[in-house]
Amino acid sequence: MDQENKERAPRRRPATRPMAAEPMTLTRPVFFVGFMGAGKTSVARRLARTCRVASVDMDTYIERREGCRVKDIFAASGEEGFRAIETEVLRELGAAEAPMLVSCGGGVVVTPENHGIFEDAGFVVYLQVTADEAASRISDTSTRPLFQNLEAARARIAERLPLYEAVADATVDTAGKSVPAIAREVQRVLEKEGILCPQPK
Ligand SMILES: Nc1ncnc2c1ncn2[C@@H]1O[C@H](COP(=O)(O)OP(=O)(O)O)[C@@H](O)[C@H]1O
Ligand SMILES: O=C(O)C1=C[C@@H](OP(=O)(O)O)[C@@H](O)[C@H](O)C1
Ligand SMILES: [Mg+2]
Repeated sequence: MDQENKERAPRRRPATRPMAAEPMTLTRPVFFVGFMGAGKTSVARRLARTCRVASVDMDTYIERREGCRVKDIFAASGEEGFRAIETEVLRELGAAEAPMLVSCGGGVVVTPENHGIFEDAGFVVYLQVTADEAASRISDTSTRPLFQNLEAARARIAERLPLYEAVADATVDTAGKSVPAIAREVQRVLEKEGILCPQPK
């Protein structure tokens, strides 16, 4: 199984995984941003399961919509082509009638127009990671055309840091933490902000 499929394959539920007794509700869409390997896809998926709210991964959504892999969109249309699709999809998901947890791709912040969509539509959670830790988490970089090597990743992350900080409504450092621990931390933030609430009876 390739890395991409391994990352996206449904995992067997561990016996100890906590489930919310009742489904919860989101008052606004929540966007996860951060560099490749920060855990945006994994954390949003985990939180969606434990709180029983809807989630969508932008890269998966784009792949289904376009009928091809992200890396093939980059190969055929370049980064510019991918960014144009990404903005259309972000706008669509931000305007969805029922708010969702949305895990964005790591480069969503490089398109200035997307900052306005974040501001208008929802709440942005920035998951921090260093290039070194991200590299240690991503065993196969072939599915991420912009994660070529560690040196390039360090330079790219440095360029993007001010952009992540500019859009963030909340920031969570992921260093040395497990996905469930990060998801719990994000849950606490969203509950405190009144974005994640018990469903009205
Ligand atoms: N906190 C973490 N600790 C260890 N591994 C992680 C963590 N978060 C994500 N991973 C792993 O890193 C890889 C990339 O995670 P993913 O959720 O796809 O990140 P992103 O969507 O931010 O690029 C996956 O194999 C995932 O299991
Ligand atoms: O950082 C980037 O520019 C990208 C990140 C990827 O998503 P993840 O951050 O989920 O890996 C994916 O959208 C594409 O390969 C471009
Ligand atoms: Mg992802």
